[in-house]
Amino acid sequence: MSTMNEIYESHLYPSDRIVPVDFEAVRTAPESYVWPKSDVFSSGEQSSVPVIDLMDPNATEHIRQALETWGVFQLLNHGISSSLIEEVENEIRRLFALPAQQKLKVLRSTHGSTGYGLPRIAKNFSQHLWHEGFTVMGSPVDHARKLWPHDYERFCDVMENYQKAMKGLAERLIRLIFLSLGICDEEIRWLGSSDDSGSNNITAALQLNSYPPCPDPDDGQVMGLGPHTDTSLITILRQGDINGLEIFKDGVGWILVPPLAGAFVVNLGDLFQILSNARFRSVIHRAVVNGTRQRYSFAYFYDPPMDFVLSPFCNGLNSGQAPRYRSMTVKDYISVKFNNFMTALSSIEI
Ligand SMILES: C=C1C[C@]23C[C@@]1(O)CC[C@H]2[C@@]12CCC[C@@](C)(C(=O)O1)[C@H]2[C@@H]3C(=O)O
Ligand SMILES: O=C(O)CCC(=O)C(=O)O
Ligand SMILES: [Fe+2]
Repeated sequence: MSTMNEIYESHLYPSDRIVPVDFEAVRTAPESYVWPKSDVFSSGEQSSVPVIDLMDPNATEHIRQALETWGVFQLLNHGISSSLIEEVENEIRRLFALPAQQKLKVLRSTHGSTGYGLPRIAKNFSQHLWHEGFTVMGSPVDHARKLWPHDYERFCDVMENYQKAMKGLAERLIRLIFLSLGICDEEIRWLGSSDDSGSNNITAALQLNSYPPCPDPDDGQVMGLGPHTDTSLITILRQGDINGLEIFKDGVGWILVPPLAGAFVVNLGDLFQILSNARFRSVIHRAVVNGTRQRYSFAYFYDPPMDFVLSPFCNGLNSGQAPRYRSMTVKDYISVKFNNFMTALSSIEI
């Protein structure tokens, strides 16, 4: 059984795209951080992504419709306690407030998947990203001990509790989406098969994102996280109360996803696009930075087991349709994505 860590270990990541800028020393964005105006243009579109109440008796149908038209929705009444979310927010602030030298002690390695650093997509853009992140898979204890030798347990407990809660919510949503499409329980036996008590079986990641204020983003020409799709099956994102997340809608352009108190932003990733034979799309999104306030967000990415063979579900979903993607394991798709980034899905089309 392959693990997520092993897959990332086999892909050497360029060392010059891991270390974030020293935000204590560099207060205005250097030229290498400035994106062309045409790339950052926002549509100003007012219509916004659907908001769904999970307690609504018709929630399943609303989710299916939202995913077919938008690929993303905001979720309320999800059952995750606000105190747990606040604890995560407090730990994120504590982490990113540490001096740069301290954070660099847990820098992600060129073969690594967890720790501090720029997001993995940084290598795909010629411009730099105004961002610092920290990736957790399972227990973050080894890193937490280095950051807070005498006070690391709180961070670990909070991150582990949150991952457990997210795993439950992700599996609930996935089951509900599949069943609404007529995919039977038999075909989703793998759901819930991973076990987060042992680090060998983890197929999920928690990404903590920090976007320090960028004093000169008048034209929004500095990017926190460049345009991307998530590789995951499903992503559950919590954004604070500061604007930043935008999605790309065909025929419209970039649309803001306004922060909504208490809500999670839920989107499908590439793996769901493959399984659904492109009935559901993996939404393109990005995060822009704020001129005066530091923005935080945290995203939970849920994947099937790494050896799971992704084959489009053609019968239940799009009856009689031919598969649009060739079958491959999750780990092979992660390799394809590493080498092809935004063309990964089209490169596996039949
Ligand atoms: C499971 C994962 C998805 C992710 C790569 C990772 O191993 C952990 C970090 C995740 C993240 C977060 C920011 C955007 C993103 C594209 C990136 O560069 O790192 C995603 C990755 C992904 O979806 O491929
Ligand atoms: O910060 C955000 O709003 C977006 C984060 C994101 O897209 C990610 O972590 O993959
Ligand atoms: Fe994302």
